[in-house]
Amino acid sequence: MTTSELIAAVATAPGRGGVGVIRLSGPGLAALTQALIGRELTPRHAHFARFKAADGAVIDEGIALWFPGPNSFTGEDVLELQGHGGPVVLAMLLKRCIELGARHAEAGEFSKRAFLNGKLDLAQAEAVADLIDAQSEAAARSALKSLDGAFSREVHQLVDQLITLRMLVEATLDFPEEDIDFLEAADARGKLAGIAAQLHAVLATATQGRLLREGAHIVLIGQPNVGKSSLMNALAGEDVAIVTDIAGTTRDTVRELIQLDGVPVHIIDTAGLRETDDVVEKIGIERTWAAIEKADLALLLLDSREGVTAHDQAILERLPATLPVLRVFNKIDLTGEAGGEAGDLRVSAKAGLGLAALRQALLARVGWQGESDAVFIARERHLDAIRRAQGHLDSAEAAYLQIELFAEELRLAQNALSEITGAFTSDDLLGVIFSRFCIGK
Ligand SMILES: Nc1nc2c(c(=O)[nH]1)N(C=O)[C@@H](CNc1ccc(C(=O)N[C@@H](CCC(=O)O)C(=O)O)cc1)CN2
Ligand SMILES: Nc1nc2c(ncn2[C@@H]2O[C@H](COP(=O)(O)OP(=O)(O)OP(=O)(O)O)[C@@H](O)[C@H]2O)c(=O)[nH]1
Ligand SMILES: [Mg+2]
Repeated sequence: MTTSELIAAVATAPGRGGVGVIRLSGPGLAALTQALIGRELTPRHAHFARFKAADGAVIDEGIALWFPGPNSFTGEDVLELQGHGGPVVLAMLLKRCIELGARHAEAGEFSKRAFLNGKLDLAQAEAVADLIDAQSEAAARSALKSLDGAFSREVHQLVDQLITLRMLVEATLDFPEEDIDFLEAADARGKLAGIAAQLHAVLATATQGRLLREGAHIVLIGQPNVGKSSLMNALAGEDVAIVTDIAGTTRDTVRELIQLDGVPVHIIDTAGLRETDDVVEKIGIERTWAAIEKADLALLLLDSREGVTAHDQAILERLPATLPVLRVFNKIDLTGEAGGEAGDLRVSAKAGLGLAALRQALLARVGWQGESDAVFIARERHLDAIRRAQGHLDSAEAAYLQIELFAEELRLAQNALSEITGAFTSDDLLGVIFSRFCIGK
């Protein structure tokens, strides 16, 4: 399948670089190559070439690569021009390509064509973007697994089993008198349970993969002066937040991305929570509550000299019921072993005590089970599809004796899963997914 328009874009990051790449895909590249370079290129060979303007002046000299379709990234004819990595020279070269009939590629358009031409499925195409956006090494490794098809293979395997079960069920629709006995004999119910169990395992892995992609948002909250900003700095390993002994130092939320065991974690330091007449501090406290709304986990920091005070109780009661909370006692350098209860986390942000245990506890509370070879990257979209498939399998189980309903729920479960790899997808969804890619990808 060829798409009708020739597209071009700078594929390398904007700004200065050693080398800058322009990528073109679509029809008309033979003529463009002739006009730009003045000769034919051998497929998949690196050619040193001069890229020429209409008047014959040299725009840049570089390497040209010619990938005739279908053996290319997009599956179409692809030409790559590797010039010098300056923004002006690349813009001149791109302008020349446009003059020769190409149009500017939209965000993600190369990858979209690769998908439409069957070079990548949707989960793999998304993995390309997730690899580029990876915020940690573990995230990059798991994106590569998805790119390599690890996630897609799991999905295909489940879809295949669903298809086999559907064929069984639909066969009985044609012979209603035999239906129930036939399904019993074929252990349709057992097969359904088996698929549901595998789906459950895939969801667990995908949940880990989403954590690697999105990172976890942990908000540091507590009364003024308990040491939230100090703890933020200790976790970040640098002085990102202002620390003073004045209660009410932090006004704005301060965010920092750190890595815990390869998991990207966004730490959000906030204004200490208390009643105040200070206008600025009041706004800061409103921002604290807004940050709490969006967090995956709240770390309630307490002063080990005071324990859990009535103020802290009031804070705890105001937190959203669904938000996990981790209580941590700070300043143990002042109290020694006292303060807090057995099992409570006890640290000194200032002296750097107890931080390793804190990091482990944070990871556990955001649901990280440790890096394993099985973890492929995943997105909320995928988790949603898996959960909907689970819902349909539950409904199928409930409708077991109503064959038509049973068959229909199996069909819906299959469709939900197929959305992951894009075998069953709307144009709207494709638009949303690829428009979030960068230009040139
Ligand atoms: N110069 C360059 N580097 C790049 C890319 C690119 O497009 N150009 N990529 C872009 O993301 C990534 C590599 N991905 C690629 C994927 C497939 C093909 C390709 O030509 N596939 C053909 C031939 C396969 C083969 O020879 O084994 C095919 O699938 O038929 C090229 C790059 C990263 N590095
Ligand atoms: N001894 C001791 N002092 C600490 C510790 N952690 C923080 N402090 C001190 O407590 C004071 C307040 O620390 P901050 O980190 O600014 O506290 P905060 O919770 O961010 O305060 P606000 O921004 O006002 O809400 C500073 O003087 C810190 O040096 C600790 O573990 N031990
Ligand atoms: Mg502070």
